[in-house]
Amino acid sequence: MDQPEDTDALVRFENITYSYPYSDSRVLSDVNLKLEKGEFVLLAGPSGCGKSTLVRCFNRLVPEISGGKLSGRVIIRGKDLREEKVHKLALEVGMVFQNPETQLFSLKVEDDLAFGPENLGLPGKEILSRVEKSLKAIKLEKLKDHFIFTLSGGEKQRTAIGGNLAMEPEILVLDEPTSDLDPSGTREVLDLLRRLNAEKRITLILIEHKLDEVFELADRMLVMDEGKVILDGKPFDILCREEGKLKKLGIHPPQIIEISRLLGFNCRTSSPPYENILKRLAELLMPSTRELQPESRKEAKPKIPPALCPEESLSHVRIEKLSCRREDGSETLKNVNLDIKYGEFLALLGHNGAGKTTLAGHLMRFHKPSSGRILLNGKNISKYSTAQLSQQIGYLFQNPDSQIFMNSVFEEVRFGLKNLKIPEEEMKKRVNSALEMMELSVYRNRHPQALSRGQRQRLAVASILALEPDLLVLDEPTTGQDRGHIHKFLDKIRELNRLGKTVILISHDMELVAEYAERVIVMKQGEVLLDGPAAEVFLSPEELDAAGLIPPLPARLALDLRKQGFDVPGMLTVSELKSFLRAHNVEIRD
Ligand SMILES: Nc1ncnc2c1ncn2[C@@H]1O[C@H](COP(=O)(O)OP(=O)(O)OP(=O)(O)O)[C@@H](O)[C@H]1O
Ligand SMILES: Nc1ncnc2c1ncn2[C@@H]1O[C@H](COP(=O)(O)OP(=O)(O)OP(=O)(O)O)[C@@H](O)[C@H]1O
Repeated sequence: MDQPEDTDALVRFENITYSYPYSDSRVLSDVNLKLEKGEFVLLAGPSGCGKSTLVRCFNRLVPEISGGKLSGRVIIRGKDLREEKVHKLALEVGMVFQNPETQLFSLKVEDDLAFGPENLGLPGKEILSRVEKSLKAIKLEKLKDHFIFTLSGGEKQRTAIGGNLAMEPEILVLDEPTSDLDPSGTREVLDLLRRLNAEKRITLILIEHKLDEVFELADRMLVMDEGKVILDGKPFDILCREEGKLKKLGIHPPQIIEISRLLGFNCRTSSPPYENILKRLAELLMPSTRELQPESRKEAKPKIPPALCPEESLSHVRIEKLSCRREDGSETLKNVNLDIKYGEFLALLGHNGAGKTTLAGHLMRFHKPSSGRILLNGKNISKYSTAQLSQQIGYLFQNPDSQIFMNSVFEEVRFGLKNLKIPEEEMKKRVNSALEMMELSVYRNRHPQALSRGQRQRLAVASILALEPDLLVLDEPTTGQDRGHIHKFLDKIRELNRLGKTVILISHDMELVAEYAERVIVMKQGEVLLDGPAAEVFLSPEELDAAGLIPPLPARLALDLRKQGFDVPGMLTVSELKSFLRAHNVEIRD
C-alpha cells in the first residue's frame, strides 16, 4: 500500500468479476462500487446471489483464501488491495462471518475478545479496557469466563461481534450478524452498530435478511442478483418503489411499509411513526367501531389449518418434570412439562440461552436429563439410542454444518435413507424430490461446502424431509434465507403438518412464527413461561418482553387498539389485518 491514488472514496470496486475454482460460472460479474467513509450500507439479495463472496473481497479472503479467478481491482483508501496481505487487512477491515463458529478460536469468551487487540500490539491496559467495553456492548459480562463451546448459538454470535468491536476497525463488514439473535438482542446489536457508525464514523457493510429491523438505520441499500448489483439507493426509496422487482427476488417489504401503504400514507422519505399508524387505524375503524358484528369477527380470526391426524388428541411427545443440570452446576432446564399432540405445529421461542436447543436436544438424547422423563409415542425414550430416535425424529441442527459431511449434495441427502435400508429406486425418488423441493437440483453433484450458507441450510432441510419422519424438530431452519425461500419451505412444512406430521419449530423470527405456528411456547431461563395458541401468546406483551421477545407489528397494533376500547381479534399477520379491515368496510390500498 505505497502510492495512494487520488480519490475521495474510502472503498472502490472496479469491474470486479470472480469465479470459484473449478467453475466457469461468474459468481460476481463486473461489479463497480464506491463507498464513502462513514456510510452505513445494507446489502440484500436472494440466497446464493453472491453477497458473502462480494464482502470477502474487502479483505482479500476472495481470492487469496478461496482460490478462483478474480479480475478487476478493489481499492481501499486509494490503495490497491492486490498488493496487500490477508493477515494485515484483517486488522483494518473487521469481519463478522455468517457462522460465528468459524471465527471463535480461543477457549474462553474474554480471551477471544482480547485476541484482536493483542495482535494489534496494544498495551495491556488498553486491551483490558477494550475487552470490558466490548463485553458491555454485547451484554455478555456475566459469561466472560465461560468456555466458548458451552455458549448457545446466539451467545456465540455476540462473542464474534464483540471480537471485532474490540479491534475498532475503520471498516466493519457483517454477514448476517443477527441471524441467531433473539429480537431484543437483534435490536441491541443494531443499535450498537448505529452508534458505532454515528459516533466513530465506522463504515459499515451489513448483509441482512431482516429488513424490518435495518432499513431505517442504513444510509444506503445495495441489492444484488446473480452476481450483479442491480439496485443502489436509499433503503426506503428502494423498498417502496421497487416492490415488484424485490418480491420476484424473494425480498419482501418490511411490515411497517406494507401497513402504511394499506392505510393510505403517502410517505416520501421514511415510514410514519408507529403512533401515527395506530391513530390512523383508530380513525378508520371509528365509524364501524367498537361493537363488532359476530360474523365479521369470525372472518377476521386467524386461519389455522386443522391437523388432519385422526389421533389428534393423543400425545406424540410428553415431557414430564424435565430438568437438566450441566457439569458446571448451572441448571439449563427447570422442571419442564409439555404435552405435544400428534399433528401440532408448535413454535418454541425464548431469549438467547433460554434452553430451547437444550430441550430439543433431549428429544434426541444428545443430553441426559438430571431428572424427569420424555415419552415418545407413549414410550420412555431412555430405552432408545440417538440412532434409533433419528428414525422417528427429523432433527435439524441450528448450524447446518453440524450435520453435513458427505462429498456431494446428492450423497448428503441419500445418506440418511441408506440407513433406513430403503430400495435403491425409492431412495433416488425421495432424494430427487427433496432436492427439487429445496431448489437444489442444479447443485446435485456439487460439494456441499461449495454452497452458500442459505443453500447449505436448505440442503440440511432436504436431508431431513427425505426421511419423511413423523416428528420434525427444526432448530432455526430459516437462518440465512431470503423471504421467498423461507415461505416456500415453510409452506411445505405446513403441508406435511396438515398430513399429520408434528412440527416443533425453534425460531427468533416472530413474523414467521405468527404466520405458521398454531401453538407457541415461550421459554425463559430454562422454564416454560407461556404456552398457548399463537394469538393469545402474542397478546401477552409483558411476559414476551421479559423473555426478550417482541410481538409482530399487527399484534402490537391489535393490542393497542384493544387498549383504546376497540373490539379487535388477535391479529398476527398483515393479511389478517387486511381481512379485518375489509370486514369493516374500511377502504384500503392493496
Ligand atoms: N467454494 C465454492 N465453490 C463454488 N461455488 C461456490 C463456492 N462458494 C459459494 N459458491 C456459489 O457462489 C454463489 C454465491 O455464494 P454466496 O455465499 O456469495 O451467496 P450469498 O448471496 O451470500 O448467499 P446466502 O444468502 O445463502 O448466504 C452461490 O451460488 C454458491 O453456490
Ligand atoms: N455444555 C454446556 N455447559 C454449560 N452450559 C451450557 C452448555 N451448553 C449450553 N449451555 C448453556 O445453557 C443455556 C441454554 O443453551 P441453549 O443452547 O439451550 O439455549 P437456546 O435457547 O437454544 O439459545 P439460542 O437462541 O442462543 O440458540 C445457555 O446459557 C448456554 O450457555
